[in-house]
Amino acid sequence: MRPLQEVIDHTLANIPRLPEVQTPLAEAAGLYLAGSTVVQTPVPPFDNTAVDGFAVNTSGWQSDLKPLLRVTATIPAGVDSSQLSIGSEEAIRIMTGAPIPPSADAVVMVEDTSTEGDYVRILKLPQIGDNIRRRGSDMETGQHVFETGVQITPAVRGVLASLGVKKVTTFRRPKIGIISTGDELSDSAILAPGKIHDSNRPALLDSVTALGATAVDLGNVGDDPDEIRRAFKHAVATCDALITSGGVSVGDFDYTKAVLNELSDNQITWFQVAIKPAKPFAFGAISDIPVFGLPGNPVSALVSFELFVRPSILRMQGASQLFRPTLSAISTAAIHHEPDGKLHLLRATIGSDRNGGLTATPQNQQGSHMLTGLARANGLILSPDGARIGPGERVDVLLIGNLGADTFSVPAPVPTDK
Ligand SMILES: Nc1nc2c(c(=O)[nH]1)N[C@H]1C(S)=C(S)[C@@H](COP(=O)(O)OP(=O)(O)OC[C@H]3O[C@@H](n4cnc5c(N)ncnc54)[C@H](O)[C@@H]3O)O[C@H]1N2
Ligand code: MOO
Repeated sequence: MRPLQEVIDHTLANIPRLPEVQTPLAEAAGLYLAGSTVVQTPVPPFDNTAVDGFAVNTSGWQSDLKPLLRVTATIPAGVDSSQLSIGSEEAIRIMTGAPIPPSADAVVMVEDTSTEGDYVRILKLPQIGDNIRRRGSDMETGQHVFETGVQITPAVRGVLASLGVKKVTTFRRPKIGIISTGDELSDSAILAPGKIHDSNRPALLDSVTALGATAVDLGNVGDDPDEIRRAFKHAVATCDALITSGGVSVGDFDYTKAVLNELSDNQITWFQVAIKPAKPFAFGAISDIPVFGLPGNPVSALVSFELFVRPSILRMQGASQLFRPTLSAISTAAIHHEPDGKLHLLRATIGSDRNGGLTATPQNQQGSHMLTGLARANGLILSPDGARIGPGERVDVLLIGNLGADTFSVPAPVPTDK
């Protein structure tokens, strides 16, 4: 058996990044930037007001008086105010986001004024610059905002849109083909005796989609070498990588192995990884297209995806961060397993305790055919070989899902003595 780290390293060392392409921003969701984003025009593009209120020119005001100013104009958002001027006894009504006229040096919010006919009384004297959002205060010309490997999340896309970017240089979105193998698999609603529903393919398709790659459903193939050969050849001719599940162990009808060896000129490595689940794993390339042979057991297939395929697809996409975080948590239960030379990855629920620490509660269903245990888990406890861990002891966990909460708790305000 090979250590987990060694197999991850071997796999990633053989994954090339896909080429750079120009992508319309509207089609770039989930892709990764190639090259840094340099600001061409400042954001905000002009000084503007953060509040609805009155633009004023405080030069010459006396600090002990509440000035009464004549209102000379109104500036809505979206207009050019560069030709307007304000004397120190004047005010201009202005709406949030509207450009500040040149001679204004502060904006007083409506709530701090009272209107008296064509005049406005300033009830609270502003400091110079109050409520003015300066040109370039978010992003200045020449600034590097994002570097290579940053994913285009909704907020990143928002930033790029605010810079007026219409096209971005990204790494190409990979097409990942997914094939299930095994005569027992069925796609029909009613199962014939001995058949089971295919769960790996749907779960793997969604796992790929969640990474921002394009998942290509290449169906099930039976335990027939010709059928397998045809399906694999088609996959490597049309996709950037192939994921198979099943047939990587030692069964009598595991033709997957024979066909992968043949098509790859024996360039596939058949790993026995020192982990449980997901011990068998095959990796190599056919015609330079990476091929991942995942084990058939449903939990094993998804854990294997998590450990080996996920970082590989992220690398193909040019992501700078390939891995999930490993965190320290307090186990809520005893964890005992006999020495077998393997790191055990226990499906667990990771939560937070009242002190802000993390807890890890192992699921009851730990069999590699028990997908419910994984479906309910958001973490994998990395339990060392032969572990004897008591409740309340620390464990390392790989966070594979979200940390959720039923309620949102707002911190109490800090008491002030007045
Ligand atoms: N003699 C040995 N037998 C097994 C060993 C071993 O070391 N020696 N390893 C076991 C482990 S661990 C795993 S994991 C599995 C891996 O087997 P394969 O990758 O060859 O997969 P299959 O035999 O085709 O299937 C295993 C299991 O999973 C079910 N399966 C397969 N594909 C799907 C699918 N798409 N959807 C749902 N379920 C699927 C299949 O019906 C089997 O029950 O080998 C052990 N055996
Ligand atoms: O390693 Mo298998 O992947 O335990 O079920």
